Amino acid sequence: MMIEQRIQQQFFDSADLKYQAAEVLTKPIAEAAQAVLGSITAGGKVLVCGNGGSAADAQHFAAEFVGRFERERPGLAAVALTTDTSILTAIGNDYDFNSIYSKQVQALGHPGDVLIAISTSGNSGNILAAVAAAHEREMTVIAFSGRGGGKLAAQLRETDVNVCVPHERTARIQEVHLLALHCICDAVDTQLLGEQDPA
Ligand SMILES: O=C(CO)[C@@H](O)[C@H](O)[C@H](O)[C@H](O)COP(=O)(O)O
Ligand SMILES: [Zn+2]
Repeated sequence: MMIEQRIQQQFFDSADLKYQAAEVLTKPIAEAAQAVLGSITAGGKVLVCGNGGSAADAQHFAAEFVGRFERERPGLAAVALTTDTSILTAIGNDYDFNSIYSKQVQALGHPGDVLIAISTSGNSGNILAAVAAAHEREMTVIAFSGRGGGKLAAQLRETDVNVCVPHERTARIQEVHLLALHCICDAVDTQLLGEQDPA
């Protein structure tokens, strides 16, 4: 296949998946937005983690919460657990890689806070450990997963939310995760600031 055809096909696949996801993910994304809003309006915060491209997504979300999304508002409490190389290397070196997020959740998490745990496979050990730590801290977990949800889905409690993208490819799943994170930003801003027509 010519490279141009491959590129065009990826746009079509991504767009098709977004149509499908609009059907199945609207409800869990709305529930996730409600959980986040409930936490921050009660004085809580959002911790976010993921690996690789999903680490970038975690940081992207925290930036839009703490800084701003599309409208002016006071900063909202969110921390990406993916950014402090001293913390990450110390925990990875002194304990193990699977503990890099769970130790931070134990240190920073309080009851009523929310953990957004991003894993396209649902099987990354450090994400599973972070979820277990969040449950110990009585936090609500919002899982961003794919491929059926993996071990992550099995670990969730009834009060948690699973935004599970119905696809097998990591890249396609990540593209929907980013859209879902923007939907949460938009929903929270709308609840806090009122309706605004999309520009
Ligand atoms: O961005 C990509 C692929 O699109 C990669 O960096 C990807 O995030 C990494 O392979 C991750 O380690 C995958 O972890 P996970 O989503 O299965 O938890
Ligand atoms: Zn990627």
